[in-house]
Amino acid sequence: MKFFTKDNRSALEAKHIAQFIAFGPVVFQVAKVMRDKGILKLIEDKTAGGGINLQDIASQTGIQEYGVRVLLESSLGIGLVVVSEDGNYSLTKTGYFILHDPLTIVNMDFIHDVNYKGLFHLDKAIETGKPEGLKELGDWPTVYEGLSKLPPHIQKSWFAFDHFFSDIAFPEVLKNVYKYGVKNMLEIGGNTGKWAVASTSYNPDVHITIMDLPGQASMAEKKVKELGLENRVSFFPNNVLDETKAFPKGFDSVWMSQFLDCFSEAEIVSIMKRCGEAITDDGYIFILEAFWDTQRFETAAFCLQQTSIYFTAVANGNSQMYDSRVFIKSIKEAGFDIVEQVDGIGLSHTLLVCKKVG
Ligand SMILES: C[S@@+](CC[C@H](N)C(=O)[O-])C[C@H]1O[C@@H](n2cnc3c(N)ncnc32)[C@H](O)[C@@H]1O
Repeated sequence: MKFFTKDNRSALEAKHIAQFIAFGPVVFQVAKVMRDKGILKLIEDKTAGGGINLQDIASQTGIQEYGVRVLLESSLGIGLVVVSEDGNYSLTKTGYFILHDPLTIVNMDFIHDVNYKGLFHLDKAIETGKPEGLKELGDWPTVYEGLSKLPPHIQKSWFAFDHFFSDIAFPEVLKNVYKYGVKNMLEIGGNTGKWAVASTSYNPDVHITIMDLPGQASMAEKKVKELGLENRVSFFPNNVLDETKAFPKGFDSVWMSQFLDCFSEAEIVSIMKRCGEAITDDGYIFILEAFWDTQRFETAAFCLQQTSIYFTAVANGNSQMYDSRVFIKSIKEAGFDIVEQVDGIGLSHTLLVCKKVG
């Protein structure tokens, strides 16, 4: 393991980070308000010219001086801005990332809109193994039943977060998948149909059957119809947690992207076994996942480790962004060998190519 094996921090650094944790929600909300109220942007625009003072920020944003003052002072401690002797504020590199970095923006919006209130129930979720925080969004057994019904701004943040990672990975991974010559693919967790659409334009011969919950399947079906791809993409609405409903059969491959992380280890074994029945004996299962232990950068591992808590508190109560060793154990338990593993796809993904044992 590249990271997380040694405690390299001095006592002073450790105490500082402990305060970041203790004041975590304050730090988060201040950074978000500084971004959303346009204060960071205004300071950025004035930074090259030597910065901008509190009164000018207040008058140019229309926010009362008291509000600007507490936000600015908090932001100094957080490290979003610095101040000169004569009281002019300039943007720091951290402030720049809060304002412009796409990864930071999707993470911040996802945590705020989808998770912030639900996280308050994490302790209960850990006790019960249920997504106790989901009630803050709606009354569903898992977030996935509610996806198509979420309030628009929350749905937007959920999809932006989900698609941010797969949109970067898909163009890169198409060649790794279709070099295996597969033509009749079952895609489980097809969501809004992005993989199916990308596949049909990459490979003129492939037919995709999307299996997803009815709400998502109908969203994807609408998109596929708009694009005139009805002959290339079919649908099989299904809840894979209902073990009484068999998967359709006769495929040469199954594709699952950012899907199996929505399930517990026992559920992964059960889904994989049914995938095995859906494909021919020499068929392939392609799995695209982000594992925290295979990351090149510690920050990427950190993001995945923290994303796990969304699954615990809000999504379903029993899944996570996995350690690849835990995940691969379940794949093998279901009766598969990994015939190829490609790390470093897109921002953080690994492709696992699996075949039935023997
Ligand atoms: C995290 S999204 C991944 C979407 C897409 N494959 C991607 O890579 O961007 C997980 C998908 O799995 C679907 N899903 C979750 N639980 C499911 C279940 N029990 N049965 C069928 N689909 C499910 C969700 O509706 C969602 O479309």
